[in-house]
Amino acid sequence: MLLAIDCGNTNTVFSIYDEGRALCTMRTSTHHARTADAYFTWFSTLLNHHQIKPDITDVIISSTVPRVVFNLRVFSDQYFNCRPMVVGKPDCLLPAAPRVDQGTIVGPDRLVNTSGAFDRHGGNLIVVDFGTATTFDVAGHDGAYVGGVIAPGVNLSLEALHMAAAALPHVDITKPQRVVGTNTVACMQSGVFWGYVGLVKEICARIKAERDQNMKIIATGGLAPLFAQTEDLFDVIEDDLTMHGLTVIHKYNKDKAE
Ligand SMILES: Nc1ncnc2c1ncn2[C@@H]1O[C@H](COP(=O)(O)OP(=O)(O)OP(=O)(O)O)[C@@H](O)[C@H]1O
Ligand SMILES: CC(C)(CO)[C@@H](O)C(=O)NCCC(=O)O
Ligand SMILES: [K+]
Repeated sequence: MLLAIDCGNTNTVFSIYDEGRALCTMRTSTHHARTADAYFTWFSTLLNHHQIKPDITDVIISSTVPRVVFNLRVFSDQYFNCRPMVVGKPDCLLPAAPRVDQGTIVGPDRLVNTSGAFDRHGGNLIVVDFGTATTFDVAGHDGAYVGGVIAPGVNLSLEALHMAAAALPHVDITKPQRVVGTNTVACMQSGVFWGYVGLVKEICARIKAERDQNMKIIATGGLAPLFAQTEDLFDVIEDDLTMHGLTVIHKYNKDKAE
């Protein structure tokens, strides 16, 4: 069984795969101070709840927070007797090498997203990931990460308004009924929701124009369905895209090693 771990700046997601089939997915908040033992306590409690008897033989990790990798390595080593693959480390190969400026360290989640999307859809794609940041990850004809766009995340934008302006409350995102808000919360939701609809449209249009080709747009992340309610912003939504990318990279490295 494979344990795939996607560690973002806000949340960390664990998925277990048995011969390519996802058995379960578990989510916790990201904390670099969480110890290997604390991960295991949480992990085994949830597996018990799902009535899954894990037999983990392989672990792969993508982490946008470098500091958490240490404890996840210890977790993997102590509890599964297994040395994890870590995306972005030199010994973890990608199916296609990124084409970016020399010295750039691309977020591993973005490399994983393009690998996962290429495996399902072929080349020339835009992956829009609504995480802590909203990223646009562009996959070339061969699935390589060829660059992209980083914008502030939806929840981060709302939080920034709240933090910086004394009279603006904490607000959760939702699709507003109207563009013109008649109360503070509605005004803030409108600014962020419709602002994001515009941001996604404009950035995707400009990427296609710059690359002079039509490109499939794949959306992932918790807020993708909310934005898909309005207009045809995306060709498809895949909430397991990052996890799928981890399984693709894991398989690629396993096959290479044989
Ligand atoms: N309707 C909604 N309103 C507000 N938040 C939502 C809604 N639906 C999903 N979410 C949030 O989306 C998030 C899940 O998104 P995702 O896992 O892609 O990103 P993240 O965990 O916030 O960021 P990162 O991956 O960078 O850690 C969760 O935090 C969840 O609370
Ligand atoms: C942009 C985020 C925060 C999105 O999770 C992550 O991919 C990251 O930390 N990236 C590093 C910089 C880059 O991708 O170019
Ligand atoms: K994510």
